[in-house]
Amino acid sequence: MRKIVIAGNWKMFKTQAESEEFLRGFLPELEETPSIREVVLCPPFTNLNVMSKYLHGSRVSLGAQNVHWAENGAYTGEIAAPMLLEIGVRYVIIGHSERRQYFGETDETVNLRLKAAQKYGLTPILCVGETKQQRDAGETEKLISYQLKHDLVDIDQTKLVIAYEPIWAIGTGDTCESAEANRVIGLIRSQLTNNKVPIQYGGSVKPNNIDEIMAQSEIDGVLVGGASLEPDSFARIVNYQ
Ligand SMILES: O=C[C@H](O)COP(=O)(O)O
Repeated sequence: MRKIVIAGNWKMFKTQAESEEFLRGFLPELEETPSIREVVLCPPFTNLNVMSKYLHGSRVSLGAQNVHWAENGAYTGEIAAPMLLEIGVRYVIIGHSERRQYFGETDETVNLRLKAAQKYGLTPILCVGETKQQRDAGETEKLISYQLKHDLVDIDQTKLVIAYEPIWAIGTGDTCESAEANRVIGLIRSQLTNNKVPIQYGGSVKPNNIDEIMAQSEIDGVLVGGASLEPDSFARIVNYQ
């Protein structure tokens, strides 16, 4: 049986005070959540420390939204893996399409970040997915194969989560049909050497579509943006039927 990983990516939202307010509402909602479901919150870097203290002893794991490949150094604006580990971070999102699109992330730098995360014991959540243009041109499979081939060079597939996030479905309300997400995720799995890698779907996941998404055989969890910002909404997602 593969692990289920449900992660909230808060992107550039929430101050520390807002994070604590979220947790006050969210944590009590997890009392009945099956233990097989790994729940992860990925806030901005500034909130990690305070949230780590708040979450101590709880069943929620912390994730960061990026990590640099060097142990330390003159890299203004970057964060190194040992800094994340020290404050209790266990997961890190790598290669999110917003990093690739706005901040010059390439498959080469994604690979370096994945290696650094694994070297220090962080579990990476590698994001892959196509644009609308690539989908319309029938290039989805080719693009995803290219990303996997280059991103996963020398990566240990026993300590990895992958998120399939069609870019056209992110923040648009235009969710990928669950059967289609299942098909692409099956294709991703067929290209891995370890068939136990949890593969998530991401892109406009909401309380009203989570049950259908999680009923798909290949989908092992979700990476949630907007709907992870409110305690009730994210709790409904974590507690899917
Ligand atoms: O990392 C999360 C994804 O980008 C999905 O964002 P969304 O749920 O707001 O569409």
